[in-house]
Amino acid sequence: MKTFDTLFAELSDKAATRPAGSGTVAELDTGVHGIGKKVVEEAAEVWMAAEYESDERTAEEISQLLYHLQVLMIARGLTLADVYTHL
Ligand SMILES: N=c1c2ncn([C@@H]3O[C@H](COP(=O)(O)OP(=O)(O)OP(=O)(O)O)[C@@H](O)[C@H]3O)c2ncn1[C@@H]1O[C@H](COP(=O)(O)O)[C@@H](O)[C@H]1O
Repeated sequence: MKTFDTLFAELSDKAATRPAGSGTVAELDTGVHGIGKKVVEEAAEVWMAAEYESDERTAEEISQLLYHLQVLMIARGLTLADVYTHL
């Protein structure tokens, strides 16, 4: 199963190698402003799912929020260690 750390490694590799057809590369190209909007959008979807939808839908929305947070971290040049130090 994919974990937070293995997804981050995969996305970091995509950012470095920029393969054709990668949604991550396309999102990175929208910059911090565009990625930030996705983070806010997904956070709202997490909230709505948690209030009104199933556990499975809520988990799915949370996974999407984690994905967009990772894209934002990569756009800003942050590492997992930079974040984990604050946990
Ligand atoms: N885990 C994710 C992931 N979670 C969310 N998303 C993106 O975030 C969007 C969120 O879905 P929504 O339904 O909320 O958004 P939407 O409004 O329908 O879609 P948009 O019109 O906003 O794109 C999805 O359409 C994906 O573009 C993800 N995109 C990629 N990954 C993983 O990231 C890795 C790299 O992906 P690529 O860069 O595309 O190769 C792979 O392992 C993927 O599984």
